[in-house]
Amino acid sequence: MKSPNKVLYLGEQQNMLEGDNVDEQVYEPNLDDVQDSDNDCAYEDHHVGCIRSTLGVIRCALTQPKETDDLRRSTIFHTYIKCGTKDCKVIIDSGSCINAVSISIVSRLGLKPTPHPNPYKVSWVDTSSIAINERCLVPIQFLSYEDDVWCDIVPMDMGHIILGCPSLFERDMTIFGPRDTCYVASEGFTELKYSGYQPHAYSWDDYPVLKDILKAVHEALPGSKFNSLLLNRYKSGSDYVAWHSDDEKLYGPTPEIASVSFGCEREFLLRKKPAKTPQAARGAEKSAGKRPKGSPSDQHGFVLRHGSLLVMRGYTQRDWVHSIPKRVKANSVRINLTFRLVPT
Ligand SMILES: O=C(O)CCC(=O)C(=O)O
Ligand SMILES: [Fe+2]
Repeated sequence: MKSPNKVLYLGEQQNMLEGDNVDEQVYEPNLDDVQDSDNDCAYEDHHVGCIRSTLGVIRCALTQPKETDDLRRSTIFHTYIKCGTKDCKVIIDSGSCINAVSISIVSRLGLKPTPHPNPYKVSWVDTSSIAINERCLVPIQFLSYEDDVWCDIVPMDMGHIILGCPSLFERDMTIFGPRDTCYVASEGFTELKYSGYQPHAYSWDDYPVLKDILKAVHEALPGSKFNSLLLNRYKSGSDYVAWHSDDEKLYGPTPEIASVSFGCEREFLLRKKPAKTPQAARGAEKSAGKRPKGSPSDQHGFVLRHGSLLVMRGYTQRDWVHSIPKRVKANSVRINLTFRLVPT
């Protein structure tokens, strides 16, 4: 195999290119880290069988699913997030094109409705329709990730959700995202766990071609040492990887990750993680004289072409999240190999 044709380094010392705007994506929480909370009993939602949390931000429970070859939706699941100080239940729906929040959550969380810039109507099962005239900014927090999301305010109860939601037809729900993955590791370093999931570890000896690519990567990056590999196969533009950072403890605080891409070119997006507290964020901006949260320097996009090598190192995983968003125009398979080192 020839050496990769392009190397892109992401790390503390490196200048990063200005990129495209960052698209919102589906977040994959590490379910192990989602804390149970029983301080929210007043908001019990018996209909969804949730004992401690309430039904919160709903993505597109009422719109029609997009047309795909497969009638089933590939990612629809529920999880928990923090909205302000409350734990809320959310439904994440990959086929959704709006973010919505129920009227009752808006009043329970004391959120401020504002007129919708583009009011619209959602048809209901009979000939009537529901007018969507207002929206509000919902503060959300998944683990260390915080954001404010504009959500359309929708009168939503269980009837709306069950009748509007395609999950009844699902057979194959997954929280790991719609792409195929495979983990390869040297003997003794097989204990990878991510998003609450422990993949089977294959041996390098089972895949001589992967050993050859590893050799080429070691040659392209003198001094680097990798002993494990996560392979992703994106079958089409609807396969993606959601915003995440590869900050699993087993890789250490400043992991070096070499990412080789083959096949269909796809965009790789990077977004700076928000500072832990608003005070810290303000302090950091002031002291560093930097642009405020959400500024273009906090977002970057790169096109990963066939044969490209991207290297993330330093505090990239601690300070940034990355994703491969869905792209309708990406109409062929892409294989991505991320080589990592599990220190001994
Ligand atoms: O497919 C890519 O380029 C990124 C994959 C990735 O971020 C991962 O496997 O952690
Ligand atoms: Fe990653």
